[in-house]
Amino acid sequence: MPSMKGLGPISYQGNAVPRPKKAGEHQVISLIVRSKAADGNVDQGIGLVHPDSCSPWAEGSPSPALLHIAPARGTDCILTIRLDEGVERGCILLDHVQQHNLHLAALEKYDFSLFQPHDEESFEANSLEGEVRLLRAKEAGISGRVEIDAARLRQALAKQLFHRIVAVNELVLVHLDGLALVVRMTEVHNLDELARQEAVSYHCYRAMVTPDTVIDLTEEGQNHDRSGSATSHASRVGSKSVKLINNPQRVKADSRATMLDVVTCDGEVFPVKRKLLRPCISLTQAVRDTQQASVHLASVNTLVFDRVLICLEAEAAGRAVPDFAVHLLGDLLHAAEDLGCRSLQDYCRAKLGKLDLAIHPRSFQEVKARNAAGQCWLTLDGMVLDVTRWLDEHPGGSTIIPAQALNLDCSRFFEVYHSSRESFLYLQEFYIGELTAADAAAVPQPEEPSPEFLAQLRAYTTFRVRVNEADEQKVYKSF
Ligand code: HEM
Repeated sequence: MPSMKGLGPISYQGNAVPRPKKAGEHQVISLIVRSKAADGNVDQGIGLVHPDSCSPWAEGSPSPALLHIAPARGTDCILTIRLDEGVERGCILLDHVQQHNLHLAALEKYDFSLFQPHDEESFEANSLEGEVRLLRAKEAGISGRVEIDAARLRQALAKQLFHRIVAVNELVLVHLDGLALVVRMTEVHNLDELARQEAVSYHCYRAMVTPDTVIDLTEEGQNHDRSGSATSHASRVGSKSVKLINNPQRVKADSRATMLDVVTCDGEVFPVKRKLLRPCISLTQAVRDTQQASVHLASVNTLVFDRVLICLEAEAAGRAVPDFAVHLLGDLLHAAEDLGCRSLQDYCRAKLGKLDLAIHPRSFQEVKARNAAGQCWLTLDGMVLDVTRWLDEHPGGSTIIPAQALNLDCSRFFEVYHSSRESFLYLQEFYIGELTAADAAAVPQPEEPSPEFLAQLRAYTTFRVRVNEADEQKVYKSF
């Protein structure tokens, strides 16, 4: 499985190639946009610039013939340019589709800089998905649907896009058999489908096309975007201009197994990786039940859930949670409480100066007292776990734990009842401290767990805190 490190707005996973720093890479150059005449597929989608106008970029580049540049602001699309002595100095020739993609107007002057992917960014496109329509069908006097050979269109696209960086929603104009076709990129992936499903957090919105990039095509209006809704204009008006033939569709994995639609209280739907939601213990059943397609949040709205997701993704990727402004933390804390996400609660409380450290040494006497008072505290190999609020979500049911596992060391139960090691993944959420050494030794243990289980448990629970003698004294005093 690829490394999970460094996940950002683009997935930085995979086979990133370290890049040498290039001269002139931060150099901003102002160029006037001029419209390029349509010229069939020759240089389609490629900008032209006089070599003298961009010499600082070309000097440092390993292949100055084709450069990737980006307007200083306002677009995800990256422009590929070729140096051409025929272009007026200080100008850049762009076709209309490029001007549209880059939000640039002819005769205006814009700042451009050489595009640099992040050092750790895997930039090769594994696959692209695009929806096809006919350009200006009415003007061309074409009514009804035109049959297009998808295999040949894929070939033409692969050739035209080779070594270009394409972005989601970018339009690509392709000429085929005298027809002008527009392909809108609906998905761009730098990981294969399996790796995407494995990844807890994955976003990719642009990547470079290579000879290995798989291109899938659909007729406009057939395609569904990531949220599951058809978005194109044609789908709304119900018109289709092309019929793709010779276009076998790849069978896609059922995303229900990996994704859960989270519906916020204001009705927004967030398709979220089930794995990412695992720390939200109030959602355990919904997350584990792959037949359940959606879960509704009664009191978390879109804006707050958006922040929750940012935090969950940061946590999953081992990155620091962003520094949210203090006025946002109250809502975030309520959401974290509703979702049962302990790490996020701790984060908010720490920021609000309210951190009441839940994790500290515990006596067995306290465990028994809590259980007598109706709570559900477990002891597992010396750890104390508070599962009170989670009982209804426990996949093994809400009754077995209070009936069998209280006031004893439940290691053996834990071992025999859990066939997988999935249960380990939840432990940190419930962990509230360690029994003192003396108490741990004195806890009744109906049956000993196997040494293999204990070794696995201890290897997994690296979050455990050590209790020293001074702490042990505190336990008895404080309780
Ligand atoms: C913090 C404590 C616990 C956690 C996090 C936990 C978690 C889980 C999970 C994730 C499953 C479903 C997956 C699997 O089989 O591994 C499960 C199933 C189950 N758990 Fe637990 N569990 C805990 C404590 C216990 C205890 C103490 C008992 C028994 C006294 C128990 C009894 C069961 C049973 C009977 C099942 C159903 C097994 C099956 O259907 O094959 N669990 N638990």
